Amino acid sequence: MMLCASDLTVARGGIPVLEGVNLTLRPGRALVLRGPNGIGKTTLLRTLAGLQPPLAGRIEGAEDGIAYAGHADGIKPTLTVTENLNFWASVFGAPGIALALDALALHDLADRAAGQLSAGQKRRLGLARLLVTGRPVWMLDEPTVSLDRTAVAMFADAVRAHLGQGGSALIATHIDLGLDGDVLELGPFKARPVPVGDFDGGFL
Ligand SMILES: Nc1ncnc2c1ncn2[C@@H]1O[C@H](COP(=O)(O)OP(=O)(O)OP(=O)(O)O)[C@@H](O)[C@H]1O
Repeated sequence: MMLCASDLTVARGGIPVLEGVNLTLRPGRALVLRGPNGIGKTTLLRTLAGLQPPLAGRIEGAEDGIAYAGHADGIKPTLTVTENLNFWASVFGAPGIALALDALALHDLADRAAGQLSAGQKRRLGLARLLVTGRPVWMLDEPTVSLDRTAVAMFADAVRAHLGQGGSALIATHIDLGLDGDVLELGPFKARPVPVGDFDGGFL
């Protein structure tokens, strides 16, 4: 499944933060979003995932094929790890959760209430959710926050396997995950000069 964005302007709080964004996400490939804090990576991901409308431009493809993992893990704290994954599996119609438990090494935590997990363990559970969505396009906002080195490697392996099955991943991250793919460096929003009309020009 291919996702294309053309001449996209995205806004936060009504204020444009990025304009003229063009990108293509192809099956089997990752696209890494880079840029300094506050440049608009989260805003762009949220717009591409359909969580907010663009100010201008076009987004084509992937509508129902996107699994989004943002800063919030989307975990239900009173349910166990297994119950959380089973819940998502039932929502997305996945056949089971064994692969997801394996991929993020959650077996030993399977019966633990999610609210009692550490930050990194919660993040692993949140990422395991991607595997039970069955969705081809993963959109991930700083997915490795709180993960230790081993967990980062596990996560990178899970993304690689997803790409190997023809999936794709758009990832805002500051670290090198060693994935096959491209990098999109986001630059600062450049305000377009307001045209000076004859009337205004008289005062300049
Ligand atoms: N709720 C909000 N209301 C208004 N402006 C916001 C809001 N949240 C963020 N912003 C602003 O929107 C801009 C883009 O923020 P965004 O979160 O998309 O950046 P980012 O590149 O993901 O940053 P980071 O690397 O720090 O996560 C920033 O200037 C930020 O201050």
